[in-house]
Amino acid sequence: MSQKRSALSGAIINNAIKEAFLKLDPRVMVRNPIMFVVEVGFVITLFLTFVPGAFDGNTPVWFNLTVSLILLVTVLFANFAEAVAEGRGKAQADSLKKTKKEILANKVVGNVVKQVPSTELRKGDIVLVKQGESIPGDGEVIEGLASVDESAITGESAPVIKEAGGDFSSVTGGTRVISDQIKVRITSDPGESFLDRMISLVEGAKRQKTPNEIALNTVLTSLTLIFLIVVVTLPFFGHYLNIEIDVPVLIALLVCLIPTTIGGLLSAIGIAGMDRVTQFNVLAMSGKAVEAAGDINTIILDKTGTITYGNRMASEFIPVGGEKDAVLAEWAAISSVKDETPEGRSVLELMKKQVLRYDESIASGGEFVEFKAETRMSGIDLKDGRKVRKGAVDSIKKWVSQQGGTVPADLDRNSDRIASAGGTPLAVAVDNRIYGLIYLKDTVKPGMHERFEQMRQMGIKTIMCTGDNPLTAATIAREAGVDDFIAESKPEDKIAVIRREQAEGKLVAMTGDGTNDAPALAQADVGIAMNTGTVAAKEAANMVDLDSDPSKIIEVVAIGKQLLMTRGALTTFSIANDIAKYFAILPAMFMIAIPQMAVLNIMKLGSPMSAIISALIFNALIIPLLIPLAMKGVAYRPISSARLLRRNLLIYGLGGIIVPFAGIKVVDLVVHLWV
Ligand SMILES: Nc1ncnc2c1ncn2[C@@H]1O[C@H](COP(=O)(O)OP(=O)(O)OP(=O)(O)O)[C@@H](O)[C@H]1O
Ligand SMILES: [K+]
Ligand SMILES: [Mg+2]
Repeated sequence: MSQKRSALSGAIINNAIKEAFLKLDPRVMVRNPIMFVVEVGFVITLFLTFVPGAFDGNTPVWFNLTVSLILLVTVLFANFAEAVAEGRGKAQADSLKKTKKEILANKVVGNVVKQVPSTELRKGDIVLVKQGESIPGDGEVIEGLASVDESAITGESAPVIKEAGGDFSSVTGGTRVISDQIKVRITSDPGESFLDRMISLVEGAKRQKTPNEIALNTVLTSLTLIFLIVVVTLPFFGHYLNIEIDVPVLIALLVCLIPTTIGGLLSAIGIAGMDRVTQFNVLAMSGKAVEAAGDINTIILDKTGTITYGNRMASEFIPVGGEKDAVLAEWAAISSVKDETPEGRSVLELMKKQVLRYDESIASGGEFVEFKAETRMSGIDLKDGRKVRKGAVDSIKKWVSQQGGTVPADLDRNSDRIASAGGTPLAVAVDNRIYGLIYLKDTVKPGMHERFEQMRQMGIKTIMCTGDNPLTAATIAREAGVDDFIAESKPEDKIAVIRREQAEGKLVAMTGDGTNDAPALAQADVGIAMNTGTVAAKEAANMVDLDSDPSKIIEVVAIGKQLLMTRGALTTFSIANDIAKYFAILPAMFMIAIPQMAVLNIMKLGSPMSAIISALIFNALIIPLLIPLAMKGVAYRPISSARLLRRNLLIYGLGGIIVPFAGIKVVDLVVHLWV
């Protein structure tokens, strides 16, 4: 989506203005109780503009009309804030919808290929997609290999290779095959595709309030109710004191007291937070996931591909036990002829680079043994009965001993040397004999140390999980600066770590892409699947990273934190604001009845009516003034939550009290020219 990244265009603003009026519909407004109260206030004061004496009031018609109009504008500003936040997503949804045109699919039925509209495809159908054609639905490649242009979805123009089997088999409907052809098994029914979900996500059609948002809304609504009771009962007390307080003045007081600033911006903050994640090319399946990201205590990271570049490349053959270089290389190659993992392919590439040859016929007719994270080995069972394996040193040692073999004395020394340099040693064996090691090199991505340092300052613990041996793991962990690591971990160990952390009451995030990551992704509070990953991983996760950059988890956490902070900061600001407005309006209210109360006019505002109008104008203006902050989020610094809280209380709490005094005073200077 990156190429469609749009700033706030004129079209979005124009549309938001229209939306602001449409949202005045009371059936819509009532969902936001705070602003609904303001709307009711608008209706009552408008009524009093036409029937000024209705409640025995003395306020002049122009005053009633002015209050009424300011209240209308206040509601419009709040609606506008929400509409602007929604606007960007809607624009994105529109361009995605263009991707989702109906096309003809080549459905494979038995031995024949039938052309059917893509909308008629169901889960389990098999389709053939040829060069130049669009993939008609989400699915898994079951045959063939093709390069696919996914730019419509990811915004990334470089084509990606999709092939059957393994972790790069999932394809997304709406993307285009640019070379070769593939057979795809459809994995989603109409209306439930990735693109459909993406559209409704960015459009906010299915936006549900998050638990945090609901909780805050409840508090703010209760506060509104309390102020409503206070204000409604005020005239009765006034009556005993022989002070008549007019209805428009009461309404003005109420609107100033209730938290309209946050009430007007709350949903915009939530939408903008989701949008920031989307702009970042991460699809969050719910706002809840984004918020959870902001509260994360522990992040589980993969070593290979997340902390390191992950292109573990064979860089050296190291024979042990007096074996010959060329013999080791030959067995290493034979164990890799059918190993399609990057590691396996790199062994053959190293052979080419070193101009070494091997007898391919030895492998022919053999039975390939695929690499599995459980066994940590791969290889081939030859026709003549010999078994060739390469794999984690520890696993190979065990495998060889089981067949009565012995471990050469210099194996450990050499493998430790590789591991302590951060590399991965793979041992190569045939039956009960170990020939030597393959040195797989990998490098820690630059900047990792700083990132983990930031995480630490935010109070987040980082745990690196790797299938690699403890020595390699320790070296990389130290180099990258993670807090903890787990070596020789199998996929189920990831779940165990997540459960252990969760049992301590912590929120855990993790990234993954493989089918075997799916359970852990589901177990984690925030699971981010790579878009290149398998369908299972994407379905289990609550976020999908379209760029498939696992280290992005760090930024997602930062965005989540920023969302929570923005909401907290603006709530503090809003409530502090209301306190200031109270002091502006209360003296004015009594001054209308008892001129001696003028001593209370500490702000030296022009006149009681000017004071009330100024407070209301400020109350309305602060909403659009804060829209940019609500959309952009408050500035984020990686410091501990306690320090953050103190800092924000100072800025937004104290600021929230001071700003309105100054603001109302300035507005009053202008308003008093007329009033
Ligand atoms: N193609 C392969 N053939 C044989 N052994 C392999 C192959 N790829 C990896 N191994 C061995 O298996 C171990 C586990 O690999 P796996 O990919 O599960 O974990 P990892 O990539 O090291 O860890 P992570 O990706 O979680 O950081 C590796 O450390 C290596 O020793
Ligand atoms: K208010
Ligand atoms: Mg791996």
